[in-house]
Amino acid sequence: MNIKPGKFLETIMSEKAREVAEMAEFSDFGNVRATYKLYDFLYENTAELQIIAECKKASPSLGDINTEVDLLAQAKSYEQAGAAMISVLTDPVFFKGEIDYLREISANVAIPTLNKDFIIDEKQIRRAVWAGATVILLIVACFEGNENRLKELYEYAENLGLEILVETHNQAELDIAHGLGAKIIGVNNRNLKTFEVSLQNSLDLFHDFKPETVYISESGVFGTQEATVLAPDFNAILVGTALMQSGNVAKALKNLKIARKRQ
Ligand SMILES: O=P(O)(O)OC[C@@H](O)[C@@H](O)c1c[nH]c2ccccc12
Repeated sequence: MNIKPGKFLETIMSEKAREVAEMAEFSDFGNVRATYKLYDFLYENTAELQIIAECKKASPSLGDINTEVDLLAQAKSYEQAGAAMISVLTDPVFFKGEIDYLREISANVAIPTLNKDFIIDEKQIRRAVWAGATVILLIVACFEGNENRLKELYEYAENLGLEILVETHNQAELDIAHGLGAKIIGVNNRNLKTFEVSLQNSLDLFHDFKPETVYISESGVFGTQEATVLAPDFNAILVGTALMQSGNVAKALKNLKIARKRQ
């Protein structure tokens, strides 16, 4: 699907509304898959930068990234290489994702999985549990002027036993995430309007971080250089493209898992 510059968020939100309307109901979805709690893991393991490794075949900013890949094998190699969690894109239109990828991966790894999608409805949250997710993403920017709805979905997911990664891009959104009482907060380095990536998004915000919250810097990390910039202030990084394009996941992940103490 083609997107007009600057219109990505609007386009995907209407696409999601359509998807949700057509989505089958997931009523008998069972309990959240038992894994360790991501929050506890990140809170306790602060000596090294932790890696959330993403399964993503394509993206609206890059087009096809790796469409031939066996995502289950990819996920297993992430787990083996020491990733803290696996993020799985489930949006079919812009990311060539599938809910079945998440279901299959979740059934075959022991670590937490994240349902990476633009979640705007309880139906998607029930589907995430059904597919074995242990964490869901809620993007503050999707609820501009409608923070009550964000809070409703946050509480709905929390009551089901899911953990929630609340994604922000700037100070105003970080304030909203803190206001929600989010325990796991992401800062996306990619601007959802222009697709420009700047680690400055992350660096601008850390002065306001709370000691009891864990923080994940998302997007635009390709190697040790970016990881080194983020490591002092972030518990983890979320990495997609670099790992999907790497011929050697174990090596690529090892290069990112660096010590967190200040140099
Ligand atoms: O491929 P990258 O630059 O390593 O980025 C990964 C991840 O942060 C990115 O896929 C992402 C961050 N937030 C999102 C929200 C929806 C879809 C995708 C994303």
